Amino acid sequence: MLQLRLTLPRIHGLLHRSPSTVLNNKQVLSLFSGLKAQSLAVASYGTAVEGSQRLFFRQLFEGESFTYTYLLADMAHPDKPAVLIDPVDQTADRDISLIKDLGLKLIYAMNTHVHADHVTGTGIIKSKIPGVKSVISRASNAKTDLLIEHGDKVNFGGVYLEVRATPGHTAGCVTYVTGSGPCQPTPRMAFTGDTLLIRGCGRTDFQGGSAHQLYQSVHSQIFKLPKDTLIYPAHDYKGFTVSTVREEMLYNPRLTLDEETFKHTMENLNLPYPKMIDIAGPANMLCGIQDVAIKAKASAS
Ligand SMILES: N[C@@H](CCC(=O)N[C@@H](CSS)C(=O)NCC(=O)O)C(=O)O
Repeated sequence: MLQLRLTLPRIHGLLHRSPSTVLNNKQVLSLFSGLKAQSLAVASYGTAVEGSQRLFFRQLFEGESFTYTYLLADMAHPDKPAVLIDPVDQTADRDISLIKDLGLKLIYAMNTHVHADHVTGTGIIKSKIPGVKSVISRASNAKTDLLIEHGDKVNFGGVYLEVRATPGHTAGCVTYVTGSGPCQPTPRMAFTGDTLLIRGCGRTDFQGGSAHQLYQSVHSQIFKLPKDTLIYPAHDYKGFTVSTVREEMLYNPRLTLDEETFKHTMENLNLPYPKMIDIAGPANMLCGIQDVAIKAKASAS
């Protein structure tokens, strides 16, 4: 959008000269080739976030587990370093080809928590893109390349994600929030995993879940962010794609309740266990390390 806004005044200026002004062929060609180049720049940089021209951002979807994966990259850095949040094994190859098409250098495959409904894509990605490190919180007790904690910063080029501990859906849940300050995208973006969903929240009935913790996490760590912060959850079951802190503070049917009513609501959701839990739980405790271990074992024998 920003690119086009820069272009339109130029077109306007050229087209609204005095009536006697006639554009020659060269001027017309330059006008439209400039427009084409700038439109392509927008397209290849993905969804433009206002004031965030250096940030590439793409929301990706996996339809069986209704999971969102997020790809972010610093396009202003010569290497185009990138991170992928909550990849799914089923769509790992899709994500890898996108990363290759765009010439990005993936450095981190990150998880917001140990997922129970799908196997993380970090194992496949690590085996197909050398040098990528898997990332998860220390509090999740999972094995990974890089353990992160509340307050850590995950840098990719000149952009960073701030780690906020948001336990409640699982004990190790974190929310990754884009940084604040010069060169960081505005508005901020919060990748909330299953802690805060759009008009909902993660269940709290297994994996060390706690309705009290989830309520406190959302109110103290997410609702304290600037109101225009964009909320990008790990799942949506209704077709929503994005929300804001302001919207969820006003309209989230669970998190607008007082804590006691919230706890009662969460105790009575009566949701069936995720179909994949027995496979996904143990696999995700290895956070992608298992593929590397299997490969090492295979090449040794
Ligand atoms: N039916 C799905 C699992 C649906 C589910 O339980 N979703 C979780 C997040 S994935 S563990 C959740 O917290 N849902 C909250 C809600 O209110 O729906 C399956 O079998 O995989």
